[in-house]
Amino acid sequence: MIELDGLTKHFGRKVAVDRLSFTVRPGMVTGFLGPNGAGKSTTMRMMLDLDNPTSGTVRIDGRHYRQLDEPLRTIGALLDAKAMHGGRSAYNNLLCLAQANRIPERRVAEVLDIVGLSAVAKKKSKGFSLGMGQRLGIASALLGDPEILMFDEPVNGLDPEGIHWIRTLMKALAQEGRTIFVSSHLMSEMALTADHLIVIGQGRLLADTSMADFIHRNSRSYVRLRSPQREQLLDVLSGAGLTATEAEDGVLEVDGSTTEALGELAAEHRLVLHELSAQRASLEEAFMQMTAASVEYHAHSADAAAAPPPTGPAAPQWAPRNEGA
Ligand SMILES: Nc1ncnc2c1ncn2[C@@H]1O[C@H](COP(=O)(O)OP(=O)(O)OP(=O)(O)O)[C@@H](O)[C@H]1O
Repeated sequence: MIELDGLTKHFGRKVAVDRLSFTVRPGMVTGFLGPNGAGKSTTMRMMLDLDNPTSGTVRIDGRHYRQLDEPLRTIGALLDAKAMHGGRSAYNNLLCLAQANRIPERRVAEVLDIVGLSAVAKKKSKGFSLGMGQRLGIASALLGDPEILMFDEPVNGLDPEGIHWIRTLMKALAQEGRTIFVSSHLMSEMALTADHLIVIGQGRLLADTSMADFIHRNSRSYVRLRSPQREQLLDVLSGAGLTATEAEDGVLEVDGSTTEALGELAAEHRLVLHELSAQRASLEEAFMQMTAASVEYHAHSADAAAAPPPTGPAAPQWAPRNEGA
């Protein structure tokens, strides 16, 4: 278990991490989601005592990282896959780490086997592809057979096979009862991997929720209706016990019905429709809306058009902040 309490990091006047408090629990994959620059890596670095917090604390199984007798046996991490010594073989990179941490040499071959690098164990790691480098980084995280594992953007730049492999591994490790904490800036990736979700923006906690709850709240289905007889249509809808919310340009959005039922209702009352379409708000949209105010660098053209407006009736709802849940 990892517990953060009021964790804060300032770089000069920049507040990178702002009073973060949450708990990462065992037996599940916890996704750590936030746009670029949200403070994910800085938070993870403080969890591993690689950066000093300005204030607040991190506890790993109730203790500060520095109080752990053999840290690699408690918590393993993949922060930067390029951190390996390129001139050494994969085997020797891991062996050095094992020796420095009193881990038996046989574990090196074991973890190379787990990550599928046994065949290239004697090859220098500087010749490794991005995917092989990620696998080697994961092997080093697994070396001490720790109960807690942290991965910072592990699927970045990987091909679909590599992404699938990492997802499957993380889920299997969680099923063994381990605490798995993984960062990403992609909601779609988290939806496939994480059981629990921590969302941050500009260093602040925006959501702490189960993935199932997030999906339930944000996968809103509704029907969009546009009619030149908008007022009559509103009356007909209300007569049928349906509530319509008004979106942009006179568009009406109706929850709890179908295109078929609404098309027939309009025809019955001889109302003209210019649009009748089924809609589903995507999780990615929900995430973008949640973090819209905290994105550091906005693109102006295509991205701005893709991002939904931050407020308005069309806005999908997100799970409320639910600390300590
Ligand atoms: N050593 C540093 N000195 C000054 N500012 C820093 C330093 N490290 C991080 N920052 C700033 O702190 C903020 C948080 O950065 P961080 O790398 O933790 O975000 P992130 O969520 O991991 O982003 P990304 O997804 O882009 O990796 C950013 O604005 C970044 O520019």
